[in-house]
Amino acid sequence: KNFPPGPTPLPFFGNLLQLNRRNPLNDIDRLAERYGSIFGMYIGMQPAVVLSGQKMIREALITQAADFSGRSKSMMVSHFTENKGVIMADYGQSWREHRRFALTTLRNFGLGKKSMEQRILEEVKYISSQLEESTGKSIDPQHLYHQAASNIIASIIFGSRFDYQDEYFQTLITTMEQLTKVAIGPWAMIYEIAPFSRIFPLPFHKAFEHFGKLKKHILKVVDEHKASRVPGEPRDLIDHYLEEMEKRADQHSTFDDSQMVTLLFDLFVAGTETTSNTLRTLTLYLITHTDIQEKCQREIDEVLGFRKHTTYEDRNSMHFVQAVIHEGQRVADIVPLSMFHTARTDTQLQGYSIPKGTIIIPYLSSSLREESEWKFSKEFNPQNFLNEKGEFFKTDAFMPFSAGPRVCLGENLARMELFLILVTVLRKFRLVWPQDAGEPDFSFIFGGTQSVKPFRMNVQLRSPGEPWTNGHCNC
Ligand code: HEM
Repeated sequence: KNFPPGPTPLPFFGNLLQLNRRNPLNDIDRLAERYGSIFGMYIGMQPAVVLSGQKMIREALITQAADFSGRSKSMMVSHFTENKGVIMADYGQSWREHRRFALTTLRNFGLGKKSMEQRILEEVKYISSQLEESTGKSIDPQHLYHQAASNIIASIIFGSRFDYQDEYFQTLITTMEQLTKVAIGPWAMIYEIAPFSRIFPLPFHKAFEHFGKLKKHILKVVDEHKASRVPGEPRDLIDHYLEEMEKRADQHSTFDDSQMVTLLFDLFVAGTETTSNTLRTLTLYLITHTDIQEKCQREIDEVLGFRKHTTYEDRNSMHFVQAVIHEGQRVADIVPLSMFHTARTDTQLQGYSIPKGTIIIPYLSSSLREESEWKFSKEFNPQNFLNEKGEFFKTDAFMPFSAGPRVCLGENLARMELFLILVTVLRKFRLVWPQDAGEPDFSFIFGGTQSVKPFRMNVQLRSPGEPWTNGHCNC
């Protein structure tokens, strides 16, 4: 009663059959146009509410945060993670403690001798040398960005990066990819809407197997850390967690080995594809908008001069580059439906009744594309983030990381990665759309994270006439 209006559900399937399974976003746009910024629907038998537009999303996730920051206990991913770690942990003490721990550790001072910035810059060197080996050739940047993003997380969690060809690293990445594929695929949907199907040997059991395999891998590394760590001198996030477990041993602590494994898994999964797909989409726009790429390069040359490296601090002097990165994130629209929240209690939103357990879907794309919020909502245009003086600014409608207490935990890390990688790459290389590649395709493949289709680019070293390559700089 008084549930937000929406399309009529069918028994058992709810509204699932009315949504395109390959990409439901057009259908969601159509429904939002018809029913407004809040509409109700059913995912199987589960009631769900879709929120559109920055005001509606902020109202639920910020103003009524305590009501709408829960997570589902009935999704397949909640079952194999047992709602541990952070991503799938319900709003409560364990989620709060683990989130706070991860945020503190991810801040610069939490990582022992090497700062986060140093760890990212170390990885940037490898990207740079891979690109250098590719000069004069055409490459698909997908693999490179993916490996780089997961290596940065690996360095933070495990204390060291992996060689791009390392077998253990490859297994870890492949298993995660296989797991994500099952967890967001049609079998997960069947698992969720038809609980009786779980007794049959159907492919969704693979997800539990993959997660078990990953857990074993991670626990092995944790055991090595236990044997080699020096108390008081944490090398990485695992050492920090072990110290925290010791400190809390005689309290009623939520910290234990199995929570740690899921937290590590969360950071790895959430921090890899998101960042690498953003870089990929941004790269596609830069190689097809050469004027924008060149303007970035001019600003980078001007600010860095003959300096060896860029630093994250440089972003404050690079208004145009900042605007380009944010515009890249806006059009990349990586997590269009955010992660689903749930209502923690029977509550009200915009005068409608929302029962406890309702799935809350913050439709982040609607805010990133909201016509009233952007000067150029439909095109790639850095002017969306520049004021009349050419200075960088952003508004509340920019929410690729979502909002409220569940806002992306890796936001700062991701922003630092995007800036340091992009500036270093553009400073050294010109990225070019291959002449024989036909028309670029900007359409998206919908998935756990949204991405553009694979594409190739030519890599050229910027000409030696440019000041920093003129023998003065050995970066
Ligand atoms: C461009 C890159 C990224 C984007 C666009 C992004 C976006 C998001 C979004 C939309 C959410 C859902 C928030 C919600 O539930 O309302 C989220 C959650 C999360 N992200 Fe990210 N993310 C990015 C990078 C990262 C990185 C690098 C990490 C790893 C350190 C990370 C870790 C997490 C975690 C742990 C959560 C769950 C937070 C919670 O439930 O409290 N993300 N992210």
